[in-house]
Amino acid sequence: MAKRSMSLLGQWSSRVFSIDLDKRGALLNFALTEKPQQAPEKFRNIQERCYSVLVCGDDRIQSARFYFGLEDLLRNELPAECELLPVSSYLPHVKDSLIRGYFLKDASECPSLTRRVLGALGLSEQVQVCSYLRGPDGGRWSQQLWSGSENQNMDVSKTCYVVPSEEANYHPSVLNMENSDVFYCRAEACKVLQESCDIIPESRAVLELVGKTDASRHSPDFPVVVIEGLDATGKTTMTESLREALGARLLRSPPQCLSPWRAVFDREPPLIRRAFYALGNYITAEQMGKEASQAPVIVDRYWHSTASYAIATAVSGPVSSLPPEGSPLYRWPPDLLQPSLVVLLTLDPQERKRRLEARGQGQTDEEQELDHNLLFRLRVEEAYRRVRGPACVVVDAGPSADKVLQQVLLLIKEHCRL
Ligand SMILES: Nc1nc2c(ncn2[C@H]2C[C@H](O)[C@@H](COP(=O)(O)OP(=O)(O)OP(=O)(O)O)O2)c(=O)[nH]1
Ligand SMILES: Nc1ncnc2c1ncn2[C@@H]1O[C@H](COP(=O)(O)OP(=O)(O)O)[C@@H](O)[C@H]1O
Repeated sequence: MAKRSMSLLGQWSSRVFSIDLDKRGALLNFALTEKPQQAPEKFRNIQERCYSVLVCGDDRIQSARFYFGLEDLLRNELPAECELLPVSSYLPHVKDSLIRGYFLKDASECPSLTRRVLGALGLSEQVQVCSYLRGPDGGRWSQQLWSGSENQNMDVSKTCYVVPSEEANYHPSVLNMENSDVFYCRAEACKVLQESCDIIPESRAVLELVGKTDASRHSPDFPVVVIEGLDATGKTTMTESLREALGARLLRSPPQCLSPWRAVFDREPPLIRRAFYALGNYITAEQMGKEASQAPVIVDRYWHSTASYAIATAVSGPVSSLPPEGSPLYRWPPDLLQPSLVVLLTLDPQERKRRLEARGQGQTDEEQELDHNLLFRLRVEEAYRRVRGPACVVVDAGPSADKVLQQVLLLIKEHCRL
């Protein structure tokens, strides 16, 4: 048996499973036991022929990329009638214990095709396949761990029984966020790109640029003001007006020098993409330190964007799925230069949509997601407000550009003695 399954087997019956029933955070949680027991009431209305495909390889880069492409792979290979639901499996309160995959409900006319596809998948070092069987009295549900063979009779290496699990007071993704979705030091973000150099050659170029920066944090002589906000809230307009009004230097994160590779990393799974954006902040921080020795500095997006989009993407469902206010996951990286002031521009969604259309530029996938996924937008906006060290000061960007500018200039005068 491969090392990966052995480690998984060892902890298998202590794991909790969360199926996202509507892909909007309605989690069906269950636990496992080795003693035959009645299944949770909610679980019983799930019909026969259910499976889970979990990604649990030892190489986090390979696993992140495999999981990132798994839904498309399953949709291409499995009968169309197979319903796919995101599933997480974790050890309660154990950091980095989360493994992700998909729960399948096979309502097709060709169950043997499903089994064949899953049997082949199960041979991969990246994957653990399980099947679920209803007991003779319908009340019991067992979960079988496939041992990684194409044997359609599910050569099973372990059977456990599905039982109710305590309702976790956190979203499973919170367990794996630290230095996987959000990076709290430069070295951890660099590690991810170092591990991905073989499959993403552009990582080397990014690491070289980061390597040239001075890791020490100079406290800037002049104020550094960051402008944050969703797309089309008026950041570009504001930052350019502030540059003129204050004779300031204008920077952005990710910095211009990373532009050639941004599209490459935007196509990667969160682990790699967020490490890229985190390193962009460190390069921008170096530029801030230099420029702020000569003049005030204005920055278009920085740590708040990186942390908020990462946290809001990692969880599903309503704002309550976010890590709670005050969680250490909202802290500022101790090795990242802190600005004097962070202004968060907020805007009525309809007005933002109007401005987006008026501007006529394309939207990033993330911004498209923000548009049609209200829950995601609400999570991003709330995460912005929860980030600490410094916290952002919220400004309504609804009034005219000049009025909003005057308000921000007043804030800068108050906060930065400018
Ligand atoms: N700048 C930045 N953007 C991030 C980060 N994480 C995710 N994103 C997403 C947020 C948006 O969907 C998109 C915005 O990227 P940019 O600000 O570079 O593009 P653009 O200037 O066109 O957007 P904007 O008009 O300023 O909202 O990237 C991050 O760490 N930094
Ligand atoms: N206060 C404002 N009132 C009305 N329109 C605005 C205001 N600020 C910016 N705009 C317009 O809204 C659009 C988006 O502004 P922009 O500065 O590009 O936002 P962002 O950089 O946040 O995406 C642009 O067409 C801009 O001219």
